[in-house]
Amino acid sequence: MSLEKGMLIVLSGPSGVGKGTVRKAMLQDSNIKFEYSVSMTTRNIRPGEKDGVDYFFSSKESFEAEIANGGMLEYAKYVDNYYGTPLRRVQETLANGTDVFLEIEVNGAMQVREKMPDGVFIFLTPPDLASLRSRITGRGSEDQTTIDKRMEKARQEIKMMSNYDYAVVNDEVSLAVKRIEQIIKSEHLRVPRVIGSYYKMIGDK
Ligand SMILES: Nc1nc2c(ncn2[C@@H]2O[C@H](COP(=O)(O)OP(=O)(O)O)[C@@H](O)[C@H]2O)c(=O)[nH]1
Ligand SMILES: Nc1ncnc2c1ncn2[C@@H]1O[C@H](COP(=O)(O)OP(=O)(O)O)[C@@H](O)[C@H]1O
Repeated sequence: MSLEKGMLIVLSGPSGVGKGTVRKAMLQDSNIKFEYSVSMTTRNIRPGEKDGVDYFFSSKESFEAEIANGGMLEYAKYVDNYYGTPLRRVQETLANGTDVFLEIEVNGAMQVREKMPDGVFIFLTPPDLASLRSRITGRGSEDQTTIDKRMEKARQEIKMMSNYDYAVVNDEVSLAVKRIEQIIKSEHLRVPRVIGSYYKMIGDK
């Protein structure tokens, strides 16, 4: 493992918890530098979204062809649509020494953990389920049936929190941003996990 390599940061959390909001706020903060990995999806484009910026919007056929070609680091089906991380860009950016930020759901995150265990895995959680529902409803991008499906999915996802290195509460956006920035900074300073037994000795003293 080259020391110059960038760090992989994976952020998951239920739909509507504020992942996109927090990530965009972090990108505007000049103290922290990373590249956001633009995912590919088969879901419909929402008003205000841009192809190639928010997602690469694709047909089911092209998405499945990309999977077959080995072009995906991970992918998952989420509420009737495919979502996945194009592999090549992630590899190139990390090799250049830039941190890469993935914003993906839990099944995909666990696939990444298998392949890239040195990544930092963060789960963004709402303070409670009522705030989650009101954030999804307030965004106004989904109908009632989809909101109900996403709330059910959220309950399952929250159970997966313990598989992450960190859980960050998004009560206030500015606080969640600070917490994640703190994690990234301390992970950059961390003793490499490859010398595991030595690392444990320090913790035990
Ligand atoms: N596994 C995986 N999940 C993704 C990817 N991109 C986005 N997602 C997740 O798919 C879920 C639905 O995303 P989206 O339809 O944009 O809804 P939103 O997160 O509520 O705005 C969210 O949990 C995203 O984090 C990806 O490349 N891979
Ligand atoms: N800490 C917060 N407090 C209140 N509302 C929030 C907070 N974080 C995000 N939101 C709002 O919740 C909605 C969903 O946020 P979004 O970033 O789209 O979530 P996600 O990307 O996780 O699906 C948006 O309308 C956003 O403005």
